[in-house]
Amino acid sequence: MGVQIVVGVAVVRGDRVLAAYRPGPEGGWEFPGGKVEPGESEPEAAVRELHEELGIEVEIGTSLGPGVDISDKYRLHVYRASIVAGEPVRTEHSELRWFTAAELVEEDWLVPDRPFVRLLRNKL
Ligand SMILES: Nc1nc2c([nH]c(=O)n2[C@H]2C[C@H](O)[C@@H](COP(=O)(O)OP(=O)(O)OP(=O)(O)O)O2)c(=O)[nH]1
Repeated sequence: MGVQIVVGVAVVRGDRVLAAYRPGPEGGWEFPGGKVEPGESEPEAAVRELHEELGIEVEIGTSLGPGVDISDKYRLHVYRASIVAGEPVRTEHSELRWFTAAELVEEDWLVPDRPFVRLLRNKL
């Protein structure tokens, strides 16, 4: 069995990106999203997860560079996206926040997310 992909979504609106805080001891800022299920493409999983987690409809854009290993089992892929309908509603996360590029602090994010955050800091 291969590695399973976790898809994270960088929802961009104007000059800001949406961040979600994963609660708990292993917590930190992350991109909303989740595991790709069998038979799903990554963009399909991304659309489904954002609907489930935030109640929004998104259009998935380009991939933010190569994947990053989370563990032996999981690898993180991040896509840009924009909101087509709805306003994010917090359900599973402890906080939602829209950050400008200048406000992004890599160390506050889950470790696998940091290279993506660095990319967004340079070009949101
Ligand atoms: N959603 C998300 N998960 C991330 C990111 N960075 C990162 O290391 N992860 C890790 C945390 C979790 O161990 C794993 C994703 O699991 P998840 O619990 O969100 O996936 P899921 O919604 O499909 O949940 P489940 O039903 O399998 O429990 O990936 C990120 O930016 N977004």
